[in-house]
Amino acid sequence: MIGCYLIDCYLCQFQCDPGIGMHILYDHIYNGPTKIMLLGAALSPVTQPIADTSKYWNLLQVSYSSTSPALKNRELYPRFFRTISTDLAFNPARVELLIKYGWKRVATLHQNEPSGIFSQTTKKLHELLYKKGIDIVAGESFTEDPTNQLANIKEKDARIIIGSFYETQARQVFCEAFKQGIYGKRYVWIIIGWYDDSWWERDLETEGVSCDVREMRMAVDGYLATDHMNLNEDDVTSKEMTVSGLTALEYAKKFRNLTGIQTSHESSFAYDATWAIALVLNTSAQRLREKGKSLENFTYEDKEMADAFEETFYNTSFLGVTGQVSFTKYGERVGYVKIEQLQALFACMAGVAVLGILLGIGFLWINFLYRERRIIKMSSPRLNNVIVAGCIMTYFSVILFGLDGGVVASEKYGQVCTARAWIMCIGFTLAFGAMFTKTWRVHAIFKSISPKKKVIRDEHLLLIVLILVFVDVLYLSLWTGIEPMQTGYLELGEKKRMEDDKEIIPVVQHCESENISYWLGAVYGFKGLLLLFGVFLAWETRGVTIPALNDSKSIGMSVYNVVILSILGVAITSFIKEHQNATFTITAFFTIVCTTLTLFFVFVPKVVMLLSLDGGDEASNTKRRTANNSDFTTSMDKNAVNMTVENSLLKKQLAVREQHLMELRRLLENLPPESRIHEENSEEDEGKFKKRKSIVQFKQPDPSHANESFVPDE
Ligand SMILES: NCCCC(=O)O
Repeated sequence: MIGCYLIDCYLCQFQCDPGIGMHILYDHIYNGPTKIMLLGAALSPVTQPIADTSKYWNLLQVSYSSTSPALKNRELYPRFFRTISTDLAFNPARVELLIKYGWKRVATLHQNEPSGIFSQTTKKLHELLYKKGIDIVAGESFTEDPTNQLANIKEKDARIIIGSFYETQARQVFCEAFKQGIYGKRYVWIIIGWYDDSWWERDLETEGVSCDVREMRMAVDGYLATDHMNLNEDDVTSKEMTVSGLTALEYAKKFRNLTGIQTSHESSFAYDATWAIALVLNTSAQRLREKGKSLENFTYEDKEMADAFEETFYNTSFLGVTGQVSFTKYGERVGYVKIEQLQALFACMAGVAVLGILLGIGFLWINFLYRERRIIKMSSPRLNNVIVAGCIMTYFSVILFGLDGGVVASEKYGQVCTARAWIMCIGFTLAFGAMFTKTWRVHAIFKSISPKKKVIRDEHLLLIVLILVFVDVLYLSLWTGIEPMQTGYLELGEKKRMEDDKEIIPVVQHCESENISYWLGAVYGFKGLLLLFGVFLAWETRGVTIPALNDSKSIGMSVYNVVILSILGVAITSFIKEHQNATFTITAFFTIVCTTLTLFFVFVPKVVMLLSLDGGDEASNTKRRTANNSDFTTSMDKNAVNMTVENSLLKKQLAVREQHLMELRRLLENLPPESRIHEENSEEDEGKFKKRKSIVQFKQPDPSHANESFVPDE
């Protein structure tokens, strides 16, 4: 039974040759042990002759991938079942799409293939289009070369083209479409979604496709595709236990761990097919026992047992990893169809995000270029660089946010989700962590009255930021390791209905992980605390008036806009989350606005100072300015310089008194013990003096040591 699955994979290397398939079937039948059921094949051209033949040996056959409508024929294939629905299921979805966008004129193009997989699907599609009043301006088919058919479609000026062909032929079609200019914004291609990832870039040379990768990318840009849902991604049932004891997400995780790859298109259908066979055998075994038979008694002549298996199949229903599995009277699966779109919908936002990244690079460059200017030097340029790096990462996360299932393969979408979470989270910590530690230093300098002191250098602040990032990395690693993000699908809640045994459910793709609300809640909590701490520091240092040292106003404004826009963004998008474009636009817009304002608040004042008369370099000219006080035009400059001068005077006084104190101590130590009656008083005096000294010292640090400020060391 399992052997057939392996054989099927082997066959595909030889282009799924029906002849080889039949040869292997006979091999299995004529060589023991006796097979009870067949699993496979993958492609209809192999499945059909096998199903047509195996019935004579009373063998039931279950395919996990063959989607030809021809296999519905119960006279030809009475013992055939499948855990995937036919490509006919795509037709109602295609028509819905045409109606939704008001497209009234279409062309169809399909590959002539002996199994009839595409011709039968297209025939039914024409009937449906006719019923819905949609014009078929061209109905073309080709066997090998689609050049003339495409020329005809172009001549008829069809803009909506529904294509049905295998992946190899799809490359030929799109290359020819590129050459004839049947691509781009004026055309919509609606094709099949069960091709391999990045199919338009594969095997171009070996198949003799006369287009390069760039041309192929241009040709396929914006195509729409219909596909079978290969993993139960319903928000509710994907978390329910399937018949195997795993949820769909757990299955995907296990599959990934075992194989090192995301669930492939067929693997989950094959998994459910195997379970279907096991359940049918299990149920049948019980019934057979009542008749005094067992599964081991099965022979290729045992029609009665085959009938029992077949009947059990019709009555089987279970929750598999691809969703609810049950079979119609044609032996086919009642399944779901998804519609994907490959598009550059996000080009606009991504463009703005790239501009933001360039702006960040510009600020980095200014920081570097004017690193010797006082205004830059005193504002901790290295920490400012960290702020910019954080903002650049946040801009980049916007680009990742726009990468949907149309741009990256569904299977890889989970990795994009993970990358986005990491980049956004660490970017935020870098930007706000650096900003807040700077403010904390200012707070420590200006709010402390403690006598002891130590230096806080930029390195100390950078270390704190590093620790915050480390906490992020630790947390994100746990999240990624324990419950990694996956592709999730959210029902759009619009027009869900049955047609031709198929339920059409419009869905949108989103990031999903088990317990995602808890994981996200912890991230929001941590970041919220960081913002609260920032607000506290900004408030505490609001009275400090030395712009080069203090960013409290900028931080206050940054935090204010981040909090307001985040709350607004989350509130709005939670109401409209099924409107994918609006959600993306609002989230991207708010992220870009927050990041840009943060950059502006922090850097624009510095740039303005750099553009001022003295180029933000008043400290290096202090002596000259002291000599000519009338040069100072702003009160800010006067304050800064006056305090600098006062500070150096006080420092000199302090040095003299300290020397005096040491002298007194030395004298005191040389006195006989009975004379030390005044020692306590002396210490008290010293304490008062120290306190006075510290208050003076903390009033204003020496600007030349702006990045080595003093704080209390309790
Ligand atoms: N999963 C695609 C199979 C196509 C075919 O039935 O040949």
